[in-house]
Amino acid sequence: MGHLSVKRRAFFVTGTDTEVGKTFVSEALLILLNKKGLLTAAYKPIAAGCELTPQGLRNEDALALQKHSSIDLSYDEVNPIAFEAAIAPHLAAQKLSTDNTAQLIAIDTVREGFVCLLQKKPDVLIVEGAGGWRLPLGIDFEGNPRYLSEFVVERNLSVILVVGMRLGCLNHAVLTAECIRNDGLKIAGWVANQVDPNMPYLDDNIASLKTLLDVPFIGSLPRLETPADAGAYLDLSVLDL
Ligand SMILES: Nc1ncnc2c1ncn2[C@@H]1O[C@H](COP(=O)(O)OP(=O)(O)OP(=O)(O)O)[C@@H](O)[C@H]1O
Ligand SMILES: C[C@H](N)[C@H](N)CCCCCC(=O)O
Ligand SMILES: [Mg+2]
Repeated sequence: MGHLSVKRRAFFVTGTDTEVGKTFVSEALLILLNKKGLLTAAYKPIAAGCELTPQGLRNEDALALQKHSSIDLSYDEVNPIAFEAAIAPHLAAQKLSTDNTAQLIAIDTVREGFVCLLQKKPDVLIVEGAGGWRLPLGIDFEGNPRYLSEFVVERNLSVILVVGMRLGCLNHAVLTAECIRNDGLKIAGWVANQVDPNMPYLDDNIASLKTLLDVPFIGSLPRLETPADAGAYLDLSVLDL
């Protein structure tokens, strides 16, 4: 399908931490966008925590994103860099190297996979990071730390920030937003995702974040059965599609 009126957009979904709902929100966005008849694709360039199957390493985030991409994508197209261990990816890479020396995750592979997905011309491409904004790729040959965020900056992606609502999230959210802005990027919107089902003063925390972040608010997700139930809570109009 694809509508001529739609600008092709790529969003990078980051979070205040690991396990805050980046995949849950990415799935919810894909489901909503698909319902609007948009062509979608999804990308999880780096995944740590995979099952070894006869087909190769498989990560559950990447499988979920693959399932919700309306464009038919192979697993490797969705997730080109996969590690079995559920640890920081650059450490997983390091553990794999025979001499255990520092190993840099290839940002070129991240770049190439992204270009390959753009060539499929999705209306919207959802890219899920790993961990939080400053996910390390390792140390380069000159001794400099490298980060996944460099790729996001290079491509000038619109960032969606998922805040895992629990005590401590105000600091994490403000620091993350400050860092993204200092990197020169715009935050297209943020989602308050309830990771602590019993967070005291949830609404007050969300109200505080609206002021502190000063970023378009996409919505607040309570604990839900599945991402397919998230539609009523998310306002995509803030994303300028
Ligand atoms: N609003 C929600 N309602 C119910 N379950 C949720 C919600 N948000 C997240 N979850 C569940 O919490 C867990 C962590 O969420 P998710 O996997 O999306 O986090 P993540 O930020 O993508 O983590 P990672 O850094 O490993 O990629 C998952 O089991 C997910 O299904
Ligand atoms: C294994 C986990 N679920 C994620 N895929 C990777 C999280 C990396 C976090 C790195 C860090 O910031 O400490
Ligand atoms: Mg995830």
